Amino acid sequence: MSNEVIQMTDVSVAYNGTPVLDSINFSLDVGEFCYVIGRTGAGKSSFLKLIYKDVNPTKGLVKVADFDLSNLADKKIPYLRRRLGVVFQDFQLLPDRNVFDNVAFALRVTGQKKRFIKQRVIEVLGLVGLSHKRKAMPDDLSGGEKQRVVIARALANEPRLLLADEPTGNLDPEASASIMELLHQINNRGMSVLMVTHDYEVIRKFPNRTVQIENGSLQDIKVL
Ligand SMILES: Nc1ncnc2c1ncn2[C@@H]1O[C@H](COP(=O)(O)OP(=O)(O)OP(=O)(O)O)[C@@H](O)[C@H]1O
Repeated sequence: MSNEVIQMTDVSVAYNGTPVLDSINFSLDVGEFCYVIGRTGAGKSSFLKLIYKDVNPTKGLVKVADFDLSNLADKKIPYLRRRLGVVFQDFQLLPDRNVFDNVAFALRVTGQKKRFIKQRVIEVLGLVGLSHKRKAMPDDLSGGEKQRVVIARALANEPRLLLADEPTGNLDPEASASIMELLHQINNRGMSVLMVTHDYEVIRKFPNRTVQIENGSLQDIKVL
């Protein structure tokens, strides 16, 4: 296994001939935490989409969790995505199932045994501090608690990499800080984390490697 969970070499993305990312190079080490920032429309979502092969580069190489995405047939994409835990705004909880079932759902679709599922759901809910809410319905949770369930669900399959798109976007400062603490705690246990944010305050409070996407290029920056 390689020491890098993401490797992009000379990667470009264009939509209908309009370039969005231009010959970018990026790598994320196993166990690394990295923020991605950039203005609206800069290409952050396109960058994430490259990683889960929702977008193909017009040129360059993308490797994720030991998959070479240029050679990955469409029918194999689910295997890649199973190695990724995603915390996205548009990937919400199922409103008609309780917390336990929302997390278990992620495991049932991969065909795990019932006993294993129960054990693993209890474990990840414990990790995010929500064991006591396992029977609650999503509508009865606070925004921060919902986000914890989404994180638990993302972790259920023991992914190689956690992708988070604005995970603190809709939260008040206190809930936001507690989600950031949780993400760092998960990272300290060895999980690689790539997190898109607009919020410089979050980066200042929880400093880590930061890359900026601007005018089609990607570079490491220091946020002071
Ligand atoms: N499927 C598509 N077809 C055509 N253009 C697209 C497509 N997806 C994105 N774009 C364009 O590519 C550019 C980058 O979009 P992208 O969503 O990657 O930016 P972003 O940094 O994630 O923006 P935001 O912060 O607003 O989510 C934008 O100009 C957008 O309009």
